[in-house]
Amino acid sequence: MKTFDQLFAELAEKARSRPEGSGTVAQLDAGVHAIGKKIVEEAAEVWMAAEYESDEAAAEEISQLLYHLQVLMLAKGLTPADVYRHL
Ligand SMILES: N=c1c2ncn([C@@H]3O[C@H](COP(=O)(O)OP(=O)(O)OP(=O)(O)O)[C@@H](O)[C@H]3O)c2ncn1[C@@H]1O[C@H](COP(=O)(O)O)[C@@H](O)[C@H]1O
Repeated sequence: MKTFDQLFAELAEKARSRPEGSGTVAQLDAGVHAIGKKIVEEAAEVWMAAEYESDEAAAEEISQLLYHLQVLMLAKGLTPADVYRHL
């Protein structure tokens, strides 16, 4: 289990070191357009899980959406602090 900030630190390190086999590196190489499409797809899965599936399934889909949002943040050079100041 990890927090939002812990996952972001892990992904930032992946982006820096570019380990072989990292899905995050592949997503970053695919670019903002592809990451954006993935976010829309994951958001729809969150909606469907919340409406028609279990709380556990909804939580899992939400975690995947958060992951893809973080990948987009990295692709854009945004940090959690950039986001938190709008909350
Ligand atoms: N938390 C996640 C995470 N959540 C979602 N995903 C990705 O998002 C996809 C969502 O899957 P779907 O259920 O939508 O299935 P899918 O549409 O068939 O997925 P793809 O075809 O896009 O692979 C997963 O296949 C993963 O590729 C994640 N990928 C990685 N992480 C974590 O990120 C860290 C770094 O991962 P790597 O960069 O792969 O080393 C690790 O701690 C991972 O646990």
